[in-house]
Amino acid sequence: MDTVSVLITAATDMEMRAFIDAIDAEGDQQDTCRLVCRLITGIGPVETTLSLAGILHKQPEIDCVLNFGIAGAYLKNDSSIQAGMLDLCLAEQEVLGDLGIQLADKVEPFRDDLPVRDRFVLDPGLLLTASRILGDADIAYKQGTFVTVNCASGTRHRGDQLGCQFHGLCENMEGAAVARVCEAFSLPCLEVRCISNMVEYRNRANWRLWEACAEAGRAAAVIAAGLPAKF
Ligand SMILES: O=C(O)c1cccc(C(=O)CC[C@H]2O[C@@H](n3cnc4c(=O)[nH]cnc43)[C@H](O)[C@@H]2O)c1
Repeated sequence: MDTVSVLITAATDMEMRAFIDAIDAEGDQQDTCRLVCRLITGIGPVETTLSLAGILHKQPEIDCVLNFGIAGAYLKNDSSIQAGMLDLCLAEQEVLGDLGIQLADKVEPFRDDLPVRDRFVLDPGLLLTASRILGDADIAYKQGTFVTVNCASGTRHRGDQLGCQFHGLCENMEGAAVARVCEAFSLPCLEVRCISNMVEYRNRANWRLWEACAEAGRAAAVIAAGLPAKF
């Protein structure tokens, strides 16, 4: 029988705990065609790159990576799709939103003769498979561009700026790093996040961290359990 070996990644223990709880709640639905291992990457692109590259180097049997977690939704994004609190979102692409030169109202890319990789398309086949799995489970989701930042946006001004510049649905701090490392290892990668906060003037009282972790963990568990051996 064909087997698929899935690496589940999340930035924090809180997010990973929600995945484990969701798997436990669903009972043991694992079959012999699916092997799941887990990695807590740490917060931010640098820790994520280091930890993910390390495990993929040591475990060449991994076939794909499912990255999940929480995210902040842009209130203004110049696209037709708007994510709201606790919405589930799938990434079509990831951009490195603060790699460049910060001007008053935009992040200016470097000159053409200083090329940088700042945009990564996630695996379309895996994205379609995940969409079907969520659809079959009656779990609603949105999909679009995710923006990865080193420095989380703590003002509405910066959020509007990044959302509009990149037509971004939401921002996070690890996704582009996961996508870049997977590309280097020629592995398909999927990213699913649940909105824990709107990107506005920082106010922790408005955040719904625990519920967002629970929803993201549940979606990751449903997708992991539904992945076929070939996609
Ligand atoms: O204490 C704060 O003000 C604060 C501001 C932004 C983010 C945090 C976090 O603890 C979350 C970092 C963690 O969660 C993801 N995440 C969730 N919301 C956002 C966001 O609005 N901007 C960037 N990242 C976000 C991120 O992937 C990190 O893993 C605390």
